[in-house]
Amino acid sequence: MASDGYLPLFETKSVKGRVIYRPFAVTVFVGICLIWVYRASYVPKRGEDGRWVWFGLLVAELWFGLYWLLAQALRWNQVHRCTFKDRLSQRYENDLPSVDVFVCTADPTIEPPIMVVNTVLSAMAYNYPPEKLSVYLSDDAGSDLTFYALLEASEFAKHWLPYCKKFNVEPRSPAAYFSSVIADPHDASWPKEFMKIKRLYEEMENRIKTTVKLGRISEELLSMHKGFLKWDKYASQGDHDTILQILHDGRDKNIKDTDECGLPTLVYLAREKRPQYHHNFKAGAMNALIRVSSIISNGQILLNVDCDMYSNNSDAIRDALCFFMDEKKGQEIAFVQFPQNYENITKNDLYGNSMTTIAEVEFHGLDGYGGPLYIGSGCFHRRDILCGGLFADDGKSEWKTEKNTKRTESVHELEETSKGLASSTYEQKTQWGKELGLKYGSPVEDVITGLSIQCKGWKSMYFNPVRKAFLGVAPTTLPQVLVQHKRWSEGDFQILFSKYSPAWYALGKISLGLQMGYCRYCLWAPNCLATLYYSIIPSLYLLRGIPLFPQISSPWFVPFAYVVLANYTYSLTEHLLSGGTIRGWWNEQRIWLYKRTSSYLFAFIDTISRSLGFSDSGFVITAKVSEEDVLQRYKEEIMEFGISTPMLTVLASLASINLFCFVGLVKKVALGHSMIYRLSETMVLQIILCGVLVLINLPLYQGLFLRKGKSKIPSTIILRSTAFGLFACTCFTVLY
Ligand SMILES: O=c1ccn([C@@H]2O[C@H](COP(=O)(O)OP(=O)(O)O[C@H]3O[C@H](CO)[C@@H](O)[C@H](O)[C@H]3O)[C@@H](O)[C@H]2O)c(=O)[nH]1
Ligand SMILES: [Mn+2]
Repeated sequence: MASDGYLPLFETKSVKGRVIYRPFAVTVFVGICLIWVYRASYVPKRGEDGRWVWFGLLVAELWFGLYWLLAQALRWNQVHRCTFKDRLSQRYENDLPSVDVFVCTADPTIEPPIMVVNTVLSAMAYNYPPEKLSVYLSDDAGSDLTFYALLEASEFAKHWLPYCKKFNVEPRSPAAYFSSVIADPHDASWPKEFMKIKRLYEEMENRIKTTVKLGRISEELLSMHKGFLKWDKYASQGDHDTILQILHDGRDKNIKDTDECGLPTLVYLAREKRPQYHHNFKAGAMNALIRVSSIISNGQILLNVDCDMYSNNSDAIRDALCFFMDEKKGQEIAFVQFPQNYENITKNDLYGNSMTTIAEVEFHGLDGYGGPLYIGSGCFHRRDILCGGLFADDGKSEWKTEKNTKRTESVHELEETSKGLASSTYEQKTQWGKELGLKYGSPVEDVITGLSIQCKGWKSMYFNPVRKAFLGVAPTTLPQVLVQHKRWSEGDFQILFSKYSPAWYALGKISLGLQMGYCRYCLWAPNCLATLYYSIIPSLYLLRGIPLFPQISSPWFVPFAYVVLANYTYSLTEHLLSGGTIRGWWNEQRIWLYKRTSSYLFAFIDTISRSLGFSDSGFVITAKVSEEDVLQRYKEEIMEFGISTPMLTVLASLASINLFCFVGLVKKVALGHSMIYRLSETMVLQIILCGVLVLINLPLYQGLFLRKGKSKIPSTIILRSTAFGLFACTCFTVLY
């Protein structure tokens, strides 16, 4: 308790480990400096082997060192938050602000309607007064199948919400709940209701799945709901009028669940799409939602979730409010970001999908310097700020006085009034996408929007509760993971050159630590260069027998060994402390290498060619369903390759080069025993580097040479990459 008797709604604790971490980081930095010194002072003389690559190594090591420095900002000052929801209820239970939840979907095949409505249902079932809660589904596909599913869900909600309340159910996505719960047959009271609600759900699920399989709405259904009439003029996904339907009107006292309680407002929105107007992907959808909802419910707090990210904790709204409504600190907080967690993570997380270090360490570090990035799903915003509100130190937000002035129009009138706000021409000559709402032009609309808000002086909060607040679906194949990371790294890299660059625009506007943190992510893409260099050149030189690192008896060997050992020991510890496994850590190292040498490389190339005007970046939606056999391999943690992509070609080629270099080395050793001694004396670091690269690539070699079936690497890639590897190695040894 503070001295004035004030009890805060949330509390901040510094992470204890910092007393150990900080001196440790200093020693690593000394090691890095020594490496730089070594590189700069032992450049081979003119005419000596390896002079030019030496300069390359110097640049790569400078890059890695500086990039490492940026990572320190993410670890130096970590904080954890906890909330006091009981205090919130005591003080504000009758004055809670209204909350609008936005669920975004964009493709009924990649994002099945049954999954989407499960997310919607989980949001409707938040432990929050229904008259203050509204859920909007934005459907960028404008699909009548998704609409139909929502219609079904709106009826099912009348049973589901009271059930959740009565039994205090978690999670409140019915699909997740039914797959997690084991009914207790000894408890006479609840199995009956459980069986009943389960049956209702399964019937709904069946109807939705049947309709989706059919691919169209049957005549019978068409005649059942007038809403389908709105599809009469629908031409295609990219060419249709706004379709806006209020399925539950929160003001309507006649809409009640089976317990006679009111239901949250529920709205379906497919904004207008026309081929001649750019729709700006998710950012465009969000902005349409912000405007439309301002007429219908005008919630003061906005929550956005992706359609796969169901609510796993029905108290999350209240958690977020503890930040916004804290009397002392609340008024400077613009958004509260929760981590993005996934339901389908396997034990050793083959593709590093959970991004453990980012979620469990780095975002806590950002939080210590003014707040995490806005990363889309799982983020609560204050509406006024997203709509251009200015920061003022004394600007106390008066939650109580901002009571929603209830509108009096009929549902139909309300639909008609707000419909225009979602038209494809509405934003012309307005500030939407620039000063208002989410920013356009970036594949990571969220990050750039969050940064611009922080630059105005607002703070953000990272809240990472033990019970995960949101769970989504992580990609299950290597190509999908690589594409997703290409979008992210490309988007982040573009931000570096945008008007809101964290490197210069943000200077003096946000703290230095936060600036460095942003730069760490914005520089993902160019990381490919140094990494590619390091994973090719030393191996090729190993094949030639030219040492590029200090030999084992040299004192300069020590800083190299120390930095490598210290960094990897630390990262393993960090991973284990964050709940990972040793194999999980190893997998993370592999995916880290793959992302850097493929996703980031293509992101880098595309960003450059985009800035020269050659291409435009898009938004490839991440798949959220997989075929049965793919899923099975995912569960068994067998790497899935399958399709032929340029990124996979690059990875396979790199793996081939390293394999051939390693084989070459083994051959040399086998031929002459004296070699062993010489090599181990002069080239230990190169041998280790090449050996580790081969080890980490084992699943790739399996995919290349051993696996059969459609999950292996396609044969065109096998041919191309081995030919390329052989060619590179031969050229290098013969011609050089
Ligand atoms: O034109 C579009 C494209 C996408 N989406 C929706 O955007 C969400 C995110 O798309 P997804 O393919 O799942 O991308 P992820 O990489 O998983 O998403 C992360 O990264 C995005 C930025 O790249 C953020 O917007 C997301 O919130 C964040 O979860 C999904 O709900 C989509 O339906 C749209 O509404 N309209
Ligand atoms: Mn997603």
